[in-house]
Amino acid sequence: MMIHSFIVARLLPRLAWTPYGQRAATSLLTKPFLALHLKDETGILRAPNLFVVTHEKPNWPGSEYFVLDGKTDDSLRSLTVVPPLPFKVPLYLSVTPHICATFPDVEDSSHLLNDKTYQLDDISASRFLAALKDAGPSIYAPRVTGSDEEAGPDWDTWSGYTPREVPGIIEFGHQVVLFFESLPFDSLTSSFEVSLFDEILLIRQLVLDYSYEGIWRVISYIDDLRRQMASIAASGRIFRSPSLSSGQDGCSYPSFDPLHPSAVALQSLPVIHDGDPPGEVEPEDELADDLRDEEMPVLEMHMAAKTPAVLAEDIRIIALDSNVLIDRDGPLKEVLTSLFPPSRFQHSAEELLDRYVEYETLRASDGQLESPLAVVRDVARYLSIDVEDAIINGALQHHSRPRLLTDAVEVVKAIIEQGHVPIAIPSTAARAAVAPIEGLSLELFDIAARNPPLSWDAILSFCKDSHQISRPTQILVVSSDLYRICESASQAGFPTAFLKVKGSRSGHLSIPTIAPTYTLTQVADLLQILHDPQCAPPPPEPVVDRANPPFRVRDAYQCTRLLGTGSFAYVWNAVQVHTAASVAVKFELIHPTDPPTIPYESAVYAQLYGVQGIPRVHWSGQDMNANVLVMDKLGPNLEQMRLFCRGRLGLKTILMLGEQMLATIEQVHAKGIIVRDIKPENFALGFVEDYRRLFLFDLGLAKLYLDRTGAHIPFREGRAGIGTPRYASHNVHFGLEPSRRDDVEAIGILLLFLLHGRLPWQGICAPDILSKLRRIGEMKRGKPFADLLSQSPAFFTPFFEHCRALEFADKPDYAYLRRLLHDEMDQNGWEYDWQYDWWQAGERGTLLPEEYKLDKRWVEPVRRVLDTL
Ligand SMILES: Nc1ncnc2c1ncn2[C@@H]1O[C@H](COP(=O)(O)OP(=O)(O)OP(=O)(O)O)[C@@H](O)[C@H]1O
Repeated sequence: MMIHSFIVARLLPRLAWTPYGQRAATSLLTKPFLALHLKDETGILRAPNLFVVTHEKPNWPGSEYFVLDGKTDDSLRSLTVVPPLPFKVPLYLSVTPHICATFPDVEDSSHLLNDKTYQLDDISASRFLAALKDAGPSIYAPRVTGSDEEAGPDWDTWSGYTPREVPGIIEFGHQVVLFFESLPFDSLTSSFEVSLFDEILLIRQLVLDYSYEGIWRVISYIDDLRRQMASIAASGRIFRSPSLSSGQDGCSYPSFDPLHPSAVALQSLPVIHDGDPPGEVEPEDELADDLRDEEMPVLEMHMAAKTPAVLAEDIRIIALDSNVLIDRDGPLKEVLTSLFPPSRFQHSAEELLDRYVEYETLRASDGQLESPLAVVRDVARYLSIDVEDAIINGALQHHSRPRLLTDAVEVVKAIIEQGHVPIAIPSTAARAAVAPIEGLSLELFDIAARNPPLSWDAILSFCKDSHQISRPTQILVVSSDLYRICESASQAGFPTAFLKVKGSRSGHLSIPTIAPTYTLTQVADLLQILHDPQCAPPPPEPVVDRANPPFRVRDAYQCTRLLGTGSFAYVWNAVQVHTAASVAVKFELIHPTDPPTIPYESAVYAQLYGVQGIPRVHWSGQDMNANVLVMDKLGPNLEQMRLFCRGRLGLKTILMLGEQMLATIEQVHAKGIIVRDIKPENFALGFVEDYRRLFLFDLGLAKLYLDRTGAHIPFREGRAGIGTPRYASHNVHFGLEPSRRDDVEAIGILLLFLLHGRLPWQGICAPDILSKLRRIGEMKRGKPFADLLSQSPAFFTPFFEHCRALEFADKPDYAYLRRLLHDEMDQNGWEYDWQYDWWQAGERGTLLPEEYKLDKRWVEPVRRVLDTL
């Protein structure tokens, strides 16, 4: 029996077991089992040929089993194994008719396991045994040397297969957990009962289909997107329709201006990892990455405190946030849409307003007073649109006159009628609009000029002096701004009423850090509460996860969960609390000795501002002892997408992605920057509106290749490799300074990887890292690469010929490279329709719960068996 590969796994319970997983877990819990993939004579791996080997005698209904080298039980067919396995206890190799059903012409499973055809060879047998003997589960990985040599015993054991690369297995410390589908498989359980063994088969398929942690991310991304699409479409926002390159739509590329402030800023910073001495190059060892991650200090950040709800029993004063009385958003939208008409800039009024609110909050948290001109300037910068101040001022004067909301006067009147004193929380924007409301106290406008503008102490002392109250609980603060007004008022001990106005964005968020005393859906409800404060029960106290407390950056970005960790940084999922926009916040603790990387990366992003396919930075700077970068949130990366699509992407998807990569890299190069770390993990899909676009991120290794005069950096040799060896160009392996040609070659290698799911130099062994890197370089220059090209679509050959013919300072012919990909699309009769593999259910594509279709090979036999019962 020739073992192709095997997996030893220990099934452990997870928190989110499905009923499906639970059943398997209770049966197999803590019993390691070993699954063999068998090769048949043709050498083709038949995926369904999975056999489970255990120490335990199988007693699953309908299962057949063989005893491996067992002499104990004559009634069982013993499988002769050559050479005999030197273990004492019998091992049972289980087979069920269901497996055989995948070979329609074979009735009996024993045909699959006749002793003539299947034997364990020496190496397999010893590995098999070693793996079973090993108390902790282990994973077999073939050793390939990358040359003709035999791998030596002390060679670097880095195989290129990491636990994460073996489907379904994720390592936690010394144990291995098999991740199962954690989505509810209602359809599966309702349609037929499955035996435990069937479950194992199904689990195997699930493992193949989903497995990794990253796959959860893809599933939730697609799920999220589908849910959000409807609400976005309804909100009037626009799904940005991507275009391939500015070259195609007639605009010119942004070009390198060495005197541009962002270029000057980047030039002034030392380049990170530039020609590090040999030996410091990081291998592509994910395990090592994991270990490094574990050593990272914990990010300790201040969290927004949870506030106690305050019962308003003796409220005397109603403090109204002016946004409850005036329509500020309407006029602002008019200003913004007149400056940036959606027909020209593809931004909806909603989106423009979100940007305005975001920049206003950032400015306020910087202690800068509201200045609509400055805020609109920020919005224009974000959109990469040049607008003169005079034009902005003109638009502001023309449109931005705040108007009273229709029921504002009635609300104030009713408050007065009920014997309360209404005051308006100061806001310069409200000054003119609320002035005409009779009976509304306006004295508080004076404190608007203070910095910070809103001071709850000042409001309290004002009310104490002029209205003889003694406690904050006598003042009810009413606002439609949950986070800026209600939250801070609650924290200061004031009872609050949050008015969830229709369409309010932040009102959709429920971040458990605040406790407004009341939540109202219309102003009229406020009158009811004022009449009888007990009529509306206060909401339950928010539950905050103390082990993983949420925290807020710049009063604006609420971090909710960790998205990922890199070598230097933590990346958190965050929402802009006033606009509900999704962002990613990257943190790096400020360390007394380690050089910071985020300021450098921010400078790179600043230089690439406005480049299509590069995420936009919302804010960067320092907060809470960390360097912080707030940027567009992205979806899953290409590696996750590849795994989601079962290890490989189809040619059409690859061509579409390739064209985008080339379009982006062309623009990045045009801004004077080379990326130097092209890899699937650094390309991610856009989030929500940009879900079809591919983005390049993690630019910590990027560098300016043009100097202050616009001249190309000099050619150098003997440089330490930089980037990721799997995708680096052949030159980088031999110490040549990278330039534009190396970025485009790396894109080619990445496309080959996505197409084949594996590259020949993965998993090779060598005595040490440096010789391994050299060997990979030789493989990239030699026959293995030529063989790879011969098994790949023909356009790859001229693609690499072009990249490799370029001199160091040459500009690649991006249009030519794109045309190669485009012609391949044409030859296959494909349209560039942005329909990637992962959107299509089927052979490769998404298998979301409702779409989950079991492979016929699994379902049919089970159905047939059930039919005969
Ligand atoms: N804008 C983003 N949106 C969503 N997730 C992100 C974003 N940026 C980073 N991430 C997640 O955080 C992880 C780490 O980020 P990143 O790669 O930028 O950090 P790094 O320390 O520079 O990592 P590396 O070691 O790869 O250089 C990424 O793998 C990705 O999962």
